[in-house]
Amino acid sequence: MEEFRVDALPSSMYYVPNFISAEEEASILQSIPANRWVSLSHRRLQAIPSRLTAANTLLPSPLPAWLRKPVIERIMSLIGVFGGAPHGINHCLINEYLPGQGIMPHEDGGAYHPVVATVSLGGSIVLDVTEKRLERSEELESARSADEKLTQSTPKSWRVLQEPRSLLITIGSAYTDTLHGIAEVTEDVDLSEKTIANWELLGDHSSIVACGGRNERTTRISLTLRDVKKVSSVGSKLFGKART
Ligand SMILES: O=C(O)CCC(=O)C(=O)O
Ligand SMILES: [Fe+2]
Repeated sequence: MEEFRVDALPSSMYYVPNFISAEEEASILQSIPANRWVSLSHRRLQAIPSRLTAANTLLPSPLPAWLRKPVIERIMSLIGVFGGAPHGINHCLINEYLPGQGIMPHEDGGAYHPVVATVSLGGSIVLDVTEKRLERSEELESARSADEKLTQSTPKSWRVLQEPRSLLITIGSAYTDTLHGIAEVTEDVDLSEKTIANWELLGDHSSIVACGGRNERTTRISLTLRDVKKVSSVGSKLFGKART
């Protein structure tokens, strides 16, 4: 996995281009249920097997074969990635973004084990990753020098280009200490070696360079695969799995 690490970011993000083939991508796109989308004002989404309850609990159910093979099996075979996750991958959020759509900067929070695997399908998109502003007590704040305050005032940020068929893994402080979001634009501009954190790892720089550093957005669908920490035992009994 080390060859796929995005060095520019706080540890750790890994970017694997061409994680799935074009045939596998087409097959997954065909398998996504057409009648389960929930429309939000800026995108639509669906959750497999279901959305979490109000208490962030999963009613467990086996994931469908089209998600298990090849995507989940292949991710689980990456040494160490989901090794510490109590349930492995038990949940998949599917987000669809049309050109001009995005997602506000946010963190995924405590409902999930702090490892996220994102598979991108369809179009390319830039993920903006921003250092979280750490909350400081007033006492600590007043003890800091003017210089320190100045350097701390601008949170660091990075741009990660997610190509179709790629896998992005977010772990550790990249999960806990940053926010991620996608701008609501119809094209991503100023894409270059200087501005894109995973430039060296991209599967295809040449088409971006040929377009003058621009990526015109087309429909992108992402699979966000995670381990929901709280699993309902009622559901577990139903499916005959003694997991907590
Ligand atoms: O679509 C993506 O890559 C990001 C989705 C996301 O951040 C989320 O659903 O929490
Ligand atoms: Fe997220």
